Amino acid sequence: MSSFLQAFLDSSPIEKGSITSPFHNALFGTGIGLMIASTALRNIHTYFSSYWLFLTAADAELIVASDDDSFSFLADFLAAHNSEMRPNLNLIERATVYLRRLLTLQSHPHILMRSLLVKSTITSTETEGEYIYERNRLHKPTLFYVPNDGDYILSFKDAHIHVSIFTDKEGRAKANENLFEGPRKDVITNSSSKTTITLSVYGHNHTILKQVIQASVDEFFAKQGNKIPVYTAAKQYGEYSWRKFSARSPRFMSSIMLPSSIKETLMNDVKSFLGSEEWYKRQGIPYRRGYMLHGPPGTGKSSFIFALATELCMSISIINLSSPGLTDMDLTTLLGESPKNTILVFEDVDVAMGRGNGDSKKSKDTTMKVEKLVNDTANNKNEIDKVVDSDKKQTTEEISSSLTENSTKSLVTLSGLLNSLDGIIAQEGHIVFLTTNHLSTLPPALLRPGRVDRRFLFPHATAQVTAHLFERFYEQDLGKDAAVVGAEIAKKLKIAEGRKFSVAQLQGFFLRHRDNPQAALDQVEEFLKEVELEAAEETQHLIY
Ligand SMILES: Nc1ncnc2c1ncn2[C@@H]1O[C@H](COP(=O)(O)OP(=O)(O)OP(=O)(O)O)[C@@H](O)[C@H]1O
Repeated sequence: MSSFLQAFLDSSPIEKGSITSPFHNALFGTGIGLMIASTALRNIHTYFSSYWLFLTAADAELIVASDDDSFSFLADFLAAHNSEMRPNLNLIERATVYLRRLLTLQSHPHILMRSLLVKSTITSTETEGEYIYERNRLHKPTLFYVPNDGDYILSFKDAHIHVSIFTDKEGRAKANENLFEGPRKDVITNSSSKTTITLSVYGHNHTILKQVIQASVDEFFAKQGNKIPVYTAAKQYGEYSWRKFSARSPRFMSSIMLPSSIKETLMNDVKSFLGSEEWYKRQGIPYRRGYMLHGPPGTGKSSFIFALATELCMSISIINLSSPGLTDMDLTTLLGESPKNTILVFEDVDVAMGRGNGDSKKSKDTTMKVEKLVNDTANNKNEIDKVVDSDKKQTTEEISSSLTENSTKSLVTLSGLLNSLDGIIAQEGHIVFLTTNHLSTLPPALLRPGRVDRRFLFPHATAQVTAHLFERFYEQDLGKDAAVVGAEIAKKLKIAEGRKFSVAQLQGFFLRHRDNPQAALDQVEEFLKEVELEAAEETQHLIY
């Protein structure tokens, strides 16, 4: 029995012999002794393996920098497992903690103070085609608690792994300034383009460290399920880089309403491209394919790309060419570093090319307005002149304010975009989609084969597509009759007589009467008037 226990018993108020003290039992005493010894040994082992030896002999180290894809997996993993992490304290700090434990009789490990950063993030909306961070809307934020910068010990599979998180403070300050700029998944990911996480362990073997990384990847994909990762080009620390924006629910091709001449042809073209790497190599042709999807808003261009990514198990990487301050150099870097197995999407190219082409967006709008007025014989020359004059005035104003606008406008030029699409810079094996609502305003150089190999017009809904859409909406209510009523509604909408609706418009109308197909049928006239009114308002807006 330890002398400490003996002394304790000697001073015990219990009179020797009056009661047989359990401490006089040799077996009991040995048990207590063993317990104390094993606790002490465990603490010594933890201490040496997790702290001291790291300073002297830790030689298996693994560094994950924030510009690597695995960084966000590991950051998520540490955030999820923060309760299995404790600070890596030095001898004095550790002694203080144990003393506090002893005095307060608390044995709960949480007495070891852990520093956590609270990260509230606002996730993207699930609306199709909306990639814009909706900072003005009220969304319930998701809360994450992530380990702050510092040194920690992570308990993983009976091993004590030293985790060191370091962020460039200057970088973080800048990131915090821009906290509400752009889409953000979680802050450790977003504010961390200058962060490194170093994992180290005593010994010469990296196996356990690699297992941590593997576990973080596995956990990430298990959580994500079959969702489609969406990356966007976002500005951090003054530079553009890829940020994972969201993981979207899969969208199935069957939900895309398009004439099969477009849907099947486009899908088969992409699939055939993906299976012809060898052929491209043999022919000496750069292995990439560009598609231009054009057509009125709300006709399914973005939805199709999502469905394609679902079908091919690929991610989507979106570059908005109108992003503030985006330069040709940024574009080059982004394309060089784009995520693997991804579909690259350049959205609304016409908007960005309005400037790089030496032509202003407003002038392009003016061209369209004038075309519209010329086509409409009811408009006279005065009205056309008014539009042209107003454009001239706007263009002068634009020039005078162009200097200050440089930081808020994209600076990508046509030649920058062309270079990035050409073989010299663009990565091999890419599928590139460009989308626009105004094909005719795009420079021909952008559309030449090699940059854009196939163009597809996404049209307004045909009568058949309208009937099919109706059928999908109401087949549960109407059963087989849904197809018949669908055809009737297409007739009432006068599609065959030239009335034009985007699928998005029709979808909105049917959604209003989601539970009542009869109401949809009855309200067709109102819907027609509404669409007419909207079109008239839009024309007014264009003219003035
Ligand atoms: N052809 C379609 N098939 C199925 N849904 C469609 C189709 N077209 C539009 N939608 C629906 O309309 C909404 C907008 O569609 P989407 O964003 O794909 O259109 P878009 O052509 O990319 O529009 P924009 O040119 O304005 O970017 C989505 O909710 C989508 O589900």
